[in-house]
Amino acid sequence: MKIFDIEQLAKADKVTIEKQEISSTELMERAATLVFNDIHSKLNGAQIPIKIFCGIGNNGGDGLVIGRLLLEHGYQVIAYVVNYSNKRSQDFLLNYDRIKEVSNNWPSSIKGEDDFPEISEKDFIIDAMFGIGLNRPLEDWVGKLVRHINRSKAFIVAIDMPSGMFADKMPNEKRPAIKANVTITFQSPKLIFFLPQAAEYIGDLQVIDIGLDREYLAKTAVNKQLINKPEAQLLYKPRINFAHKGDYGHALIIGGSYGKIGSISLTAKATLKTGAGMVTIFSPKCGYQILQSTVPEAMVLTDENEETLSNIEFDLSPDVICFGMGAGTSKETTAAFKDLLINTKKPMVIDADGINILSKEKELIKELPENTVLTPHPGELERLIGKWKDDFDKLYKVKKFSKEHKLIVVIKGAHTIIVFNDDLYINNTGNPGMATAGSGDVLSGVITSLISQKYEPLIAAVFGVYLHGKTGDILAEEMSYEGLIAGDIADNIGKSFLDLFKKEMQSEGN
Ligand SMILES: NC(=O)C1=CN([C@@H]2O[C@H](COP(=O)(O)OP(=O)(O)OC[C@H]3O[C@@H](n4cnc5c(N)ncnc54)[C@H](OP(=O)(O)O)[C@@H]3O)[C@@H](O)[C@H]2O)[C@@H](O)CC1
Ligand SMILES: Nc1ncnc2c1ncn2[C@@H]1O[C@H](COP(=O)(O)OP(=O)(O)O)[C@@H](O)[C@H]1O
Ligand SMILES: [K+]
Repeated sequence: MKIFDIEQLAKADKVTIEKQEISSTELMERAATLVFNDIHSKLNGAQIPIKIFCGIGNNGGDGLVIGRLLLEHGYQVIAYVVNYSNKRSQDFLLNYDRIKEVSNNWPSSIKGEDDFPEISEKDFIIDAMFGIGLNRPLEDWVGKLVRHINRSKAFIVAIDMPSGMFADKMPNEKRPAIKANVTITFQSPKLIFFLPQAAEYIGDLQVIDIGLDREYLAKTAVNKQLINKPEAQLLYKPRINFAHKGDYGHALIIGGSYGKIGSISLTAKATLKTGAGMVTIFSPKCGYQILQSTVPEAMVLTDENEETLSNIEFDLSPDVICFGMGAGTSKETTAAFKDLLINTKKPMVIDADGINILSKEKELIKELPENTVLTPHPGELERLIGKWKDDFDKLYKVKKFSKEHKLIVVIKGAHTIIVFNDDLYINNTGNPGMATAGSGDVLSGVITSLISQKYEPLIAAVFGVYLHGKTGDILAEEMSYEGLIAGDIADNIGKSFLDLFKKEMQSEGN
């Protein structure tokens, strides 16, 4: 799914109005009716107090339409108009008149702190103060209203965007925004919804297709994509009936140290389970027996050193090398990694201590082959690129790093983001059950395996992150978030392949 900028969305509204020959009022009615339907289906007529906070632009107009429809269906609604400016939009004014036709209670006006209503935690709040039109800081009293609503602990549904949130700046103490339980957004999610620092403001995200012009949406180029099943299906390469193991490549997994052999065992298992033709593991000597018994399908080569890697020599020609899991960052291991980089130009995936070594020895970064995939978690990323001011600054720095070094960076997290040059691929699978030791090691195996099977490294990263998260989602339903461990993900990657083309009973939500 494309992620559009707000300028592109505003343009899409305009184009839709022209091409579908509808008025902006009708488009608003369509969008707000879809939101109403959603809320109505969940509340199911429940007589809970609903308070709608409307701005004076089109987001406020949406709020008034939703309010009118709720009143018409017998709900208890109080609408407030937050008078933060004198410039009312036409569709706001029109819907202001319409809501008066169905209620004797005129929306009451909030002009300052004295007008703030009491909000109980049993209230149901609809936040329609600002949408994508917010373009400057909130006035002091409006910020106080936002905090007042947040403090109430009431259930909050934000329309299009949580009010106070800019599409390109993180909210914070000084820049307050509504902390919604649910955000119902129109047509396209906004990038900020997927960044960790915005999570507490967005709550559960719902994207509603309001029927904006298909042609405009299809033709408009974006550099941000949300990866769901439809996108992942397009990446899959079917297997050939007459294939032999050589067709699916030979992956070399290098890492491990005394006490951390489990990490490469997980990576190797995941590499095999994702479909690589052959896997060889290179580990310190102490890993030999463990690896031969935990992953008998893999071949094992060992370093002359017992406990850490010191000299990585092998007499084979792998299609891809994955380095770093559990390797440590000792002097000998760093020297061995350096030699490996200088002597091979195979496609590479670098994880964990591989990234930590690069962070300490920055000059090694230039030795990485083009399109190498790095898979840092936030701590590893910070060591690699330095601190960031906020998540937008993080993306800016990672894009710069990717362009400068021609590398693919997989920023792991709840929504893992794959960065290549200026392009972002945001993953929409995975769950908190995957916050468990070793699940990152499994991910490196999945990506390595796909590269071994001749997927382009960027595709391997995007598709691999999707499959890894999807496996976690399937397993969480079977065994709970708590019961899920990394080995389960490695063992069951096949389920995410099966799921790719399984017919859904209902279309997939977001
Ligand atoms: N277009 C369509 O057909 C559809 C649109 N839809 C809905 O419209 C929403 C966008 O509506 P919108 O453009 O009217 O902006 P909105 O977010 O309501 O803000 C209102 C105005 O406030 C102003 N302002 C900004 N910052 C401010 C501040 N700090 N303090 C005070 N004032 C401030 C600024 O005006 P300015 O004063 O800068 O001229 C701004 O325009 C969108 O999110 C969706 O919900 C849907 O119905 C689908 C169909
Ligand atoms: N809350 C979450 N939602 C989705 N995915 C998650 C979540 N928490 C962790 N993950 C995924 O699990 C993996 C954890 O990797 P990492 O932190 O490197 O773990 P480890 O070092 O223990 O292997 C990443 O792929 C990450 O995206
Ligand atoms: K809003």
